[in-house]
Amino acid sequence: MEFHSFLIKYGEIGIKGKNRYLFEDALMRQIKFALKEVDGKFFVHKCHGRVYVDCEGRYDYEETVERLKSVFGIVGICPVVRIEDKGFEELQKDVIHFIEEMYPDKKKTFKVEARRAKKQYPMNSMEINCELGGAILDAFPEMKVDVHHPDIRLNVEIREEIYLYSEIIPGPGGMPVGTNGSAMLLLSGGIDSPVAGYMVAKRGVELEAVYFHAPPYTSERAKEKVVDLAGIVSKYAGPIKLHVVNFTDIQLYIYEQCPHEELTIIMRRYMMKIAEYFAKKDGCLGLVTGESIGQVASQTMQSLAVTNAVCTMPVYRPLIGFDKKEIVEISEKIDTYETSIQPYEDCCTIFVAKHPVTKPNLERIEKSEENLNEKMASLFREAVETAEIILVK
Ligand SMILES: Nc1ncnc2c1ncn2[C@@H]1O[C@H](COP(=O)(O)OP(=O)(O)OP(=O)(O)O)[C@@H](O)[C@H]1O
Repeated sequence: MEFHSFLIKYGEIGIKGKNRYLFEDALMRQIKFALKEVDGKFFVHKCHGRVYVDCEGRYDYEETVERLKSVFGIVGICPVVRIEDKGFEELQKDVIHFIEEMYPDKKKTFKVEARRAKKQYPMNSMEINCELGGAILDAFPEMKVDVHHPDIRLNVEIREEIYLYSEIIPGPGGMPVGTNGSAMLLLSGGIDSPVAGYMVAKRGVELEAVYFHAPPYTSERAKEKVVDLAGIVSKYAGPIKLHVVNFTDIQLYIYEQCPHEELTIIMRRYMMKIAEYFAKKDGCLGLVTGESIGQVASQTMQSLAVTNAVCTMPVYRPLIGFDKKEIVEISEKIDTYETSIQPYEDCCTIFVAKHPVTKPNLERIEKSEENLNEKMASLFREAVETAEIILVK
């Protein structure tokens, strides 16, 4: 038996009234985006408060399910067999055929759940449940009815056509991207920041990203790696506008003017400032980083406080309480891990001091930054003006 549609189940808590429209429309937009490269013709629509994906003709079932599993907001994907309404007797035959094929092992309990969207259908839902239940018991005497905890919940939806489904494939949950504003992700080539982006996108936040490189100290290949990572994250998050900023002159200038043990922290503050510049320009509501407490010198509570102090926007750090192992697990699950561990240089590691401060003091750092005069203002301007914009999708 072939599946011709998917019923998309989504968490409905908190999506009453106008929010419901926004939620459903964003969900449909994301589903279309997720399916755009899958073999087949898809029609995504909502009908009677439900979202469906109808598949026309031949399509790649496995790939379709795989892609739908990456759409935030979906809690369940139900593959549907659509049949023509040729009267109740035919429906009974189709239902038996459906059970026959879907469940080779018949030692199961079941429940029929009929729903009539087409109210002029000559039987009501209760009658359909009883009659179909009886027909199934007649056809497969080893099956039993259990209305409370059935193994098989056979859904029969009467519409212009009849929809049969029983399986629910779990979706990723979360909120559809586009329902919660947008944020600027500081995306490095490491393991953490792609995971951070994924997690924020899962809450419905649209992403832009900024990557700082330092040619010729960092290679073109290091940049490609970040573009690849943005590509993987965009499978979940939708298209990502990636800003690639040449950070070399700013880094060299800090190196020249400031104590070397403060380099990393000052550099980090400038990254935040530049990210915030782009974020404000594009109407993002916050910054996102892959930092977690205590991982490295620049991520002690003191360092995070000093980095944070330069930002006027909220900085979201979804990995703040995670161990590396937990972050790696997510990166494997979302498929960024293999790309993240490719060994290319990062601009942060190039000018790093042997003994960076681990407990920086904000006043001292600000004092050191006073050495950076108007030249920094012009380097800053140049960095943002020459940023390369790549639309990753
Ligand atoms: N070159 C860069 N471009 C953009 N953002 C960066 C860059 N380097 C660091 N960041 C941001 O700062 C955060 C902390 O970076 P750091 O190098 O200290 O830690 P990390 O644990 O190696 O993070 P990651 O695994 O994401 O690289 C990153 O998660 C990222 O959000």
